[in-house]
Amino acid sequence: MTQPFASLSAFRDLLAAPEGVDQMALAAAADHNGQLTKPPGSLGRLEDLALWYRGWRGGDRAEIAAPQVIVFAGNHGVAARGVSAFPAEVTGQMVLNFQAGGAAVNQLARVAGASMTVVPLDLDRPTADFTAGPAMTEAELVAALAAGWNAVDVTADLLVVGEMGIANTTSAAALALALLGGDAAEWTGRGTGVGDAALAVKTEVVRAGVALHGGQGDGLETLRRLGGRELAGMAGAMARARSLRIPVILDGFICCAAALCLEHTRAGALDHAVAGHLSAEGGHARLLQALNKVPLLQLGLRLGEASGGTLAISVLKAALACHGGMATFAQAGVSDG
Ligand SMILES: O=C(O)c1ccc[n+]([C@@H]2O[C@H](COP(=O)([O-])O)[C@@H](O)[C@H]2O)c1
Ligand SMILES: Cc1cc2nc[nH]c2cc1C
Repeated sequence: MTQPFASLSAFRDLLAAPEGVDQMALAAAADHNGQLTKPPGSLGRLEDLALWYRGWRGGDRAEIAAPQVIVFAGNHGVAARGVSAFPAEVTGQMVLNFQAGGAAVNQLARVAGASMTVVPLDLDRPTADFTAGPAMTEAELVAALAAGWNAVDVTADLLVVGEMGIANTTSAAALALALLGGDAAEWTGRGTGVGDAALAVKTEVVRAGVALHGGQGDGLETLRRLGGRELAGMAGAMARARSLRIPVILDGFICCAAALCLEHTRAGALDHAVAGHLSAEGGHARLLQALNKVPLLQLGLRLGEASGGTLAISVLKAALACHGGMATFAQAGVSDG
């Protein structure tokens, strides 16, 4: 596999690349949308989604035929602090489950007609406990970002990124607190389902981590200090998708914390992404507000593993099916308003 960037500063330079919405494609899509057999605006957000998708894809590409779901997995040093309801070995065990097709996301990907890629990242080498020092070295962060960058299928026409990592809601809460401020308790939720005593410990771990690492650099430096390999993998994949003009659907709390690190490094780095769903994890709604994203679905999910984002593929497919398949007023002989 090629090494796409050799340092964090080289990755930062890639984030600054000028890819943006294809204004010609967007204008053509808006014009076409205005001619379809429906009262203007009556398909609500489906219309916005179709225009956004066509603008990002460019040209006249208006179909979703090859969505890709990538699940990144990583292990966390802070898991040893008792911040999760499950033991750390579940991360690797779930990777085997994803590979065997037995997880929820496998079923959801099949329903959505999406391919699935599973990327375990150094599971035998958890990140360092961030209350004692940075979670990752620069070389470790760069390797995880590169694994994410390289995992994107260049022929995909839509990407969903998600994760598996015991204790990673602790990491995500710390990232949100460090980058957005507030109190540790506002960002710290129950994750896999911790009780009150473990929630109190978890909140203190988040507070201590941010006391040590907060305000020490941009989103990527904060990701190195408080994040994890699977969060970095998701960030690398999101950045690669942008460079390939592949629109992205975000998943839950951890996925959005990774997105936040990119956005705080480079404003606009997430313009090619929509929020798939609102997770039941406390803090996700505020995180989405900070990213200026309105979720497509709200079904009470708090699973992660790209599940909510994968469900939302069908919404986007439906938006493009209407946009591409509906007759115009002229074609159908329907009187225009
Ligand atoms: O996506 C979410 O919003 C989400 C919310 C709560 C938990 N999770 C999943 O649960 C794991 C992290 O929970 P925890 O309690 O171990 O920090 C990790 O594998 C995530 O995929 C995911
Ligand atoms: C069983 C299990 C499955 C998961 N999928 C994503 N995160 C998870 C966490 C646990 C504990």
